[in-house]
Amino acid sequence: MISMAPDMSNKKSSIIDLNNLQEQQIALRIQNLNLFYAEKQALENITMNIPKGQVTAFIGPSGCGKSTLLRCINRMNDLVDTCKIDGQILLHSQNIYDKSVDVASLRRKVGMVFQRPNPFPKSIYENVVYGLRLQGVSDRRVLDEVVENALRNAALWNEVKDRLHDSALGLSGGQQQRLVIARAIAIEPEVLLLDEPTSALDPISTLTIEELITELKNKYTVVIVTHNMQQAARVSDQTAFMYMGQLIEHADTNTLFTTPSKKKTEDYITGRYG
Ligand SMILES: Nc1ncnc2c1ncn2[C@@H]1O[C@H](COP(=O)(O)OP(=O)(O)OP(=O)(O)O)[C@@H](O)[C@H]1O
Repeated sequence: MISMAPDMSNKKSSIIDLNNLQEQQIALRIQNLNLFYAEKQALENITMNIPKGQVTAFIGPSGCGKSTLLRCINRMNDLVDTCKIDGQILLHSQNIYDKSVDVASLRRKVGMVFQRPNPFPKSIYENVVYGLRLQGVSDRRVLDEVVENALRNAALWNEVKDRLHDSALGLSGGQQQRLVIARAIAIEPEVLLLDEPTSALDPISTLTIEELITELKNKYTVVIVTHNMQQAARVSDQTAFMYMGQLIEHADTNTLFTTPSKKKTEDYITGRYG
């Protein structure tokens, strides 16, 4: 129906009914979430369930609150002094904003990958095992196994298996981003947050990461912020469209891009504003 919207004709995805999810299908429940940066409200009463084992994309115009919402899921906004949050995000029925929650342990369950690859100035091997070393794991066989598995799962093993002890900084941008994904999955999180993970990459590396995201959902719940509607259409099962701090529409990706129920969504995906 809509010429500028992504072509969804080849999209295969398992349709689930977001309004009737069973408890075991839900990874995260976001409930009445409001967020302020000082006086400015950046998120308004966001309520949504993020389904388990699926890729959910947050889309919307610049400044609508996509990254802010993503960062709420592993409490990265705690680092912003002016930031105030009310409402809840439930992971296994526990509000991650409860005083009793240990933020370091939350971040082990909810890993994050940023826009620019940020490997540590260490070897490829030491980057992958970084989180495990922090947990006190030192058995070489265990670490070797984790390195191989994480790099295989991040689709990087074949390219680096003969230079695991070389500096990670010698890798290309696309390889560095896959290394950072390997580092995130080495500690076996449940949820992986990706904040525009390909925006600093060339088209080939972007394609590799997109294929990887599709693989990752077999093991993890993935939430991705993207500026690129075509990318959301390619990689995600569910899409949430945000506008000026509000969640306008959250639906399976096919439906959102072909028969959106809200006028604002339709205007956005047809390129009337952006
Ligand atoms: N640390 C901060 N302090 C104050 N205001 C902030 C901060 N971070 C974001 N904002 C504001 O909150 C609003 C939402 O920003 P956010 O980065 O979440 O949007 P976005 O949809 O991810 O945008 P973009 O697509 O441009 O990255 C914007 O008005 C932004 O200026």
